[in-house]
Amino acid sequence: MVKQKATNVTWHEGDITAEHRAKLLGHKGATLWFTGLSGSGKSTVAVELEGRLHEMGILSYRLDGDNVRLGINKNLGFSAEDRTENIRRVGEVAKLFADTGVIALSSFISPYTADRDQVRALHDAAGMDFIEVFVDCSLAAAEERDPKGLYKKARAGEIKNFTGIDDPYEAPSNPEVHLHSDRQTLDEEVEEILTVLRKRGIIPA
Ligand SMILES: Nc1ncnc2c1ncn2[C@@H]1O[C@H](COP(=O)(O)OS(=O)(=O)O)[C@@H](OP(=O)(O)O)[C@H]1O
Ligand SMILES: Nc1ncnc2c1ncn2[C@@H]1O[C@H](COP(=O)(O)OP(=O)(O)O)[C@@H](O)[C@H]1O
Repeated sequence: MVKQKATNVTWHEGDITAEHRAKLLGHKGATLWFTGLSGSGKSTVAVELEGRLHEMGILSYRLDGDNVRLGINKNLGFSAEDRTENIRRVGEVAKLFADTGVIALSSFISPYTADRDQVRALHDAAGMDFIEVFVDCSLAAAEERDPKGLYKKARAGEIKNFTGIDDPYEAPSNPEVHLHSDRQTLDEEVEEILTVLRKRGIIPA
């Protein structure tokens, strides 16, 4: 848990609330948190879902591990501490998007349960929807796909602390959505998520 450093700071309340913004947009904001091994399909599912939501007139925005690490988090690596800080910052950013009324599609390995739970708690405290989507895929299948050739490098010892090889991945125990990307189709995965969004009243039925 990061300690509050600055003192004498107070939250400044505005007049326009998340409800006002939801009315303006015609749907609520939320954070969808995709977690899973590298190559499990987090980004692929998020991109497909983003397209479907766009067609439906629903505003979403993707936050993706690689992209964020080229920008706001360019000073972070892959130590346990840096991964925790990565997820903490991205959790705060996702919450800002969700509060704006956007559906934040956050795709990060986020290997530690405690870090994901912190982001969940952040949303819960603000009464905001947090939907954990476990993109479950066997290591063998992810390694077989190896879309960026990273597993090959990790096996060759060219990348250290690679998740699933020589760094841990703690699977979610009770995710809102549990996909099996090594035996479901992309369409099935997207439909499963859309169903949950409809059931929760985040997007129109
Ligand atoms: N050591 C190591 N372990 C895991 N992943 C690595 C590593 N080095 C580089 N990469 C690339 O970085 C992407 C993962 O970044 P994340 O921000 O999602 O990681 S984390 O949530 O902080 O654990 C990950 O992207 P995805 O494959 O999309 O998951 C990799 O492309
Ligand atoms: N059912 C599926 N769901 C998601 N991705 C799949 C599926 N079947 C095959 N794939 C492939 O697996 C790879 C997943 O890569 P990517 O989305 O970059 O994973 P991640 O973001 O988790 O690292 C892509 O090449 C994608 O086409």
